[in-house]
Amino acid sequence: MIKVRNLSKSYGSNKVLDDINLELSKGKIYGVVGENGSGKTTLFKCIAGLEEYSGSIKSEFEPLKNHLGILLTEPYFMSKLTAREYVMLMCNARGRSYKEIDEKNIFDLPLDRYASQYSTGMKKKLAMFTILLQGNAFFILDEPYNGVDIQSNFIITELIKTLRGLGKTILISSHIISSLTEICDDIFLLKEGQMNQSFSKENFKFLEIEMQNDNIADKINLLGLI
Ligand SMILES: Nc1ncnc2c1ncn2[C@@H]1O[C@H](COP(=O)(O)OP(=O)(O)OP(=O)(O)O)[C@@H](O)[C@H]1O
Repeated sequence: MIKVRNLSKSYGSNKVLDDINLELSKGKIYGVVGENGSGKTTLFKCIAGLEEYSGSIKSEFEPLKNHLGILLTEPYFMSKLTAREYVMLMCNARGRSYKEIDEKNIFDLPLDRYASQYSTGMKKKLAMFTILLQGNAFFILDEPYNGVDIQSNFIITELIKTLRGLGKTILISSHIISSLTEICDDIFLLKEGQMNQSFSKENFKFLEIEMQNDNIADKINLLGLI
């Protein structure tokens, strides 16, 4: 169980997260949705310890970051480091074996090329591949489907389901609502810095209604195209 209590985060005078409370159980997939700029990535970075915040995060994993695999929206790779070297480095950091990388290369990545020169989707697949090899207990996946080809999207969905079956905890964001409703056990809505609404599987239809509340036709009319 991972417990987030009263988490708040501001950038200067911009309060992005305002008193977030969350409980994440083993063997569950939790989705986070919200408009662009609503604070999903900020929340993920706070939980991962990549940003300072006020509040507390408690879990049975100590320190949590040593059991966490985070896939960022735009993974960063050092220059002059091949994908193979990156995987080896990241596995070494967790004391994990990196044997049989080629046999396990399910995304067919060119492992001897520089990772920094990979395309957007290839970088995402490399980051995903690496956090899987690390044997993490907790996964944060920030828009894992974005920029990745259709076949790999299918693989990622099946991988996430497999991780849940293995008792892992997964926190995932996506702007493609159907990809979340297909796999999530619960979905949280992040709105105006707060996360007071949570939708369980039986209530996903209400989430979709909530997301469609704005009058799209009125907005398009503002452009004066017609
Ligand atoms: N390093 C930073 N410095 C200042 N402001 C930041 C920083 N990172 C994020 N922000 C601001 O925090 C707010 C939330 O950004 P965040 O990236 O968390 O949103 P998001 O929900 O992940 O958005 P998207 O759906 O577009 O990826 C935005 O107003 C953004 O400009």
